[in-house]
Amino acid sequence: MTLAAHALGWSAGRTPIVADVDLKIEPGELFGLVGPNGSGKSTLLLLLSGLRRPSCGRVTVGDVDIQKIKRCEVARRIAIVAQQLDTSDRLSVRETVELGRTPWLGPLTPFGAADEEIVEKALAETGISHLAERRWQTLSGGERQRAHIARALAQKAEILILDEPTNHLDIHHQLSILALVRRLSITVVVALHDLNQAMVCDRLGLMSHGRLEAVGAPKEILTAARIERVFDVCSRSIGDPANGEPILRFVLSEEKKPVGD
Ligand SMILES: Nc1ncnc2c1ncn2[C@@H]1O[C@H](COP(=O)(O)OP(=O)(O)OP(=O)(O)O)[C@@H](O)[C@H]1O
Repeated sequence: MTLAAHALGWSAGRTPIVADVDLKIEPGELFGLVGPNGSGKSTLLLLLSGLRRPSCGRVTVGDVDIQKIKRCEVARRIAIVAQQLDTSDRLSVRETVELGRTPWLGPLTPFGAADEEIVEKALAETGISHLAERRWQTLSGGERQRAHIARALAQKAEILILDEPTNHLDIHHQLSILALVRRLSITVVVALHDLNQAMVCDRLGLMSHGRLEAVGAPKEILTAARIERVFDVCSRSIGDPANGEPILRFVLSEEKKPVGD
């Protein structure tokens, strides 16, 4: 299912935070969003998920305006792991992940064996089956992050939106969450700070000052000139001796300048 933004914008009062975003994300695509702190990535993801109403423009899922679809219907199509999510401290991890099934349940379709199986799979895929009975308040930051991702997976939506899913995670869990995201055959939109990790995406969108500055294949987007302009760092692409894959190395721009400049 195609997710698209049309002249999309959101302002806080009179301050534009996201402006003029036109974007079409294809079914099954892994689309990465990169950009400096405060460039509008989280705001754009909230707009794309339908959780935030645009100040101008619109978001469509398939051909339908997301604001015209019932909240429960949107939740069947789009799952989001936003930043700063709240979860009741009284819930166990399993109960939290079970919440992902809510959009699919109703008086005639109560939680059943198939839902249980989906929840078990989501717990296993995120490596937290052993934490299933633990209370939320006893979890570490990284364990909470993985439980949020498990809840979103259990939602079985066609589009998964993840805002910095690897923050809080150790390197093993960062790589396993990225590998999991890569394996999923659904559409994934993911904001990432690590530009090397972003290289695995099918396409990248680069945000700068609330605008989508460029969209394209990672190697086309993450050029040294663009990285310096947008992130104010110098970068160099070196080949991995094992397979020749590009690896980006960074230094602060001022450290490259001759002393006294
Ligand atoms: N409700 C709001 N009211 C005022 N300003 C806001 C609001 N929400 C976001 N902003 C501002 O909009 C800008 C973009 O915020 P956003 O969280 O979308 O950026 P981001 O690219 O996700 O940043 P980060 O990489 O730090 O997570 C920031 O300067 C932020 O302070």
